[in-house]
Amino acid sequence: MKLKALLKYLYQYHVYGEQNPTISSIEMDSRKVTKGSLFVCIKGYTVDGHDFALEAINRGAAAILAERKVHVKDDIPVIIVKNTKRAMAILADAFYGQPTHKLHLIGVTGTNGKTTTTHMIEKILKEAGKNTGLIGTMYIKIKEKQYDVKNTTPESLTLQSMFKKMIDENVTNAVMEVSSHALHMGRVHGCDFDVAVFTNLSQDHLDYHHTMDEYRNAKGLLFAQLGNAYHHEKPKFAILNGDDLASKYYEHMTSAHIITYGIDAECDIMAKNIKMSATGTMFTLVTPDGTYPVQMKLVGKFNVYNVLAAISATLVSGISIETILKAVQSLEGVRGRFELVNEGQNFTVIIDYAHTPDSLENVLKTVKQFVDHKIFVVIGCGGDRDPSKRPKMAQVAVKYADVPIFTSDNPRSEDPLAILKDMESGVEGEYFHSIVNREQAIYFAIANAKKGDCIVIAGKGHETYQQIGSETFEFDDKKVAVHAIRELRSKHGKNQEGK
Ligand SMILES: CC(=O)N[C@H]1[C@@H](OP(=O)(O)OP(=O)(O)OC[C@H]2O[C@@H](n3ccc(=O)[nH]c3=O)[C@H](O)[C@@H]2O)O[C@H](CO)[C@@H](O)[C@@H]1O[C@H](C)C(=O)N[C@@H](C)C(=O)N[C@H](CCC(=O)O)C(=O)O
Ligand SMILES: Nc1ncnc2c1ncn2[C@@H]1O[C@H](COP(=O)(O)OP(=O)(O)OP(=O)(O)O)[C@@H](O)[C@H]1O
Ligand SMILES: N[C@H](CCC[C@H](N)C(=O)O)C(=O)O
Ligand SMILES: [Mg+2]
Repeated sequence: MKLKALLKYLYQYHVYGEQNPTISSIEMDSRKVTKGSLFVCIKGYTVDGHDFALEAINRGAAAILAERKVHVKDDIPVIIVKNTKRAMAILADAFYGQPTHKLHLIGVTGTNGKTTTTHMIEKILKEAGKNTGLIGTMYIKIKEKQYDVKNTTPESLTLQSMFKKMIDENVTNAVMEVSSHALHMGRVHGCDFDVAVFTNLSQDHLDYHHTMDEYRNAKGLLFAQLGNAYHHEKPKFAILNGDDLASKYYEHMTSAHIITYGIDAECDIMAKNIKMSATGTMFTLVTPDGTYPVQMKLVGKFNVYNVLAAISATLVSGISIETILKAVQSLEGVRGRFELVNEGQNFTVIIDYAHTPDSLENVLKTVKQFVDHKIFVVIGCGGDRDPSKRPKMAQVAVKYADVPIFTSDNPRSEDPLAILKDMESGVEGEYFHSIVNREQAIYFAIANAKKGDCIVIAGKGHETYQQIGSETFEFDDKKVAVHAIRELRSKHGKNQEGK
């Protein structure tokens, strides 16, 4: 695509330089620039991309997009805009041929349950025979092929290029997690969402959003961005959790059709007569078109909410209720979400990604419903993340677990002992253990669990690494738990039936 053709998509800009090169790619990282790239200078949180303009030119960049004049050689065009991130999203959408206009796109936002709900939606769409794409915390998936990701919602460049790839591979339906960071930073500008889903709102990310109001408003952008015009061929839907107060606010933010789901409040789509056991959940699904019995293997009230959200989103996407119910019946859990570790031991071990006070409470409450013996929880809090959630997570752990064990999550640039102190400050005078080394904390729990007890290892779920300082080590809660069970069994004969 020629530079001048691309620039037609921008509104206010100034160009220095006369050339009109063919743009072969758009890059925001100088290290990825190749011959003919348009390099976008982004002022980041750690470094300023403007400082890499010359490096980009040396690697063959054909043009530079910047917020201020940068020193470049020859007469390489430099385009100046007010906000390069915003302009990049517009250009990425244009460069890749506006792929989301050709896809049915469902976006899921909310503090907890995004990964779980998007996987449920993907499963239902597959059951309906659709070619699917999925973008989220664990990976980007195009049909069956997975690609690694750094963020839950990637930058606009990655996003739009992956949507283009989906189109090239005949994907018709895509579902993605939309984080509050992404909404606030404009990573999803240019995405033409058809359905926007809200799971729930509780405390997280206050390091970034400062207040709960700001955090709630950031999520609201997804609903505000649904478009203001009604097209009967491409209707837009907001799927809102009627049991969460924030939904009232989102109702006002969107002009899309609103479908509510819930358990307690009167909603369009409801779950009634919920019956839970340790091995599954049954309920009556109430929809405007009829009631249906539902049976699923997943446990926990929170998963009823997730499945109601998934059912609502796929119903408005034109999937038949029969197909939806068939898919729901065979839903398996997502890796690292309430995942059981079964090595034949005589106590239960659950790996879970709960890393907020609310999700930890949900998981521990669910466990408490089914476990008569002691509950252990191994929990840490991430470094360089909202410090005010640390004492609250510790309080939840102490409230629900008989043996709370505080440890490290991903300390990142922070002192692991200082993070533990923040947690401990919420539960002074209470009973708990603090073991800074996560492996030792897991071993301690497994060494002390008795027949019938339950250990919840929370916070890292599917993660296979631990980031301490600037180093990233291999670390997988599940593998560590399996090792511990096997090692303690071979050493002491522990964990066998009766011991
Ligand atoms: C605070 C934040 O969001 N940071 C994001 C940001 O990084 P940054 O601002 O530090 O970037 P930077 O390193 O300063 O670089 C600035 C620019 O210089 C460029 N550069 C840099 C070095 C170089 O040699 N050449 C070069 O061109 C970079 O490519 C970039 O364009 O831009 C990066 C690239 O897109 C993101 O990966 C990164 O997310 C980091 C990893 C992060 O932790 N983000 C979290 C807070 C986040 O976004 N989380 C949400 C929600 C999670 C959830 O609840 O599910 C998410 O969506 O993941
Ligand atoms: N609807 C829900 N309400 C509250 N807690 C939930 C809900 N669904 C899942 N959880 C809990 O939150 C954890 C994370 O779930 P999930 O990965 O689906 O959320 P997420 O919103 O994608 O998180 P992230 O912000 O990290 O992307 C789960 O392991 C579970 O403990
Ligand atoms: N998406 C969340 C994940 C937190 C997971 C936890 N293990 C941590 O590293 O803090 C975040 O980036 O805040
Ligand atoms: Mg997620």
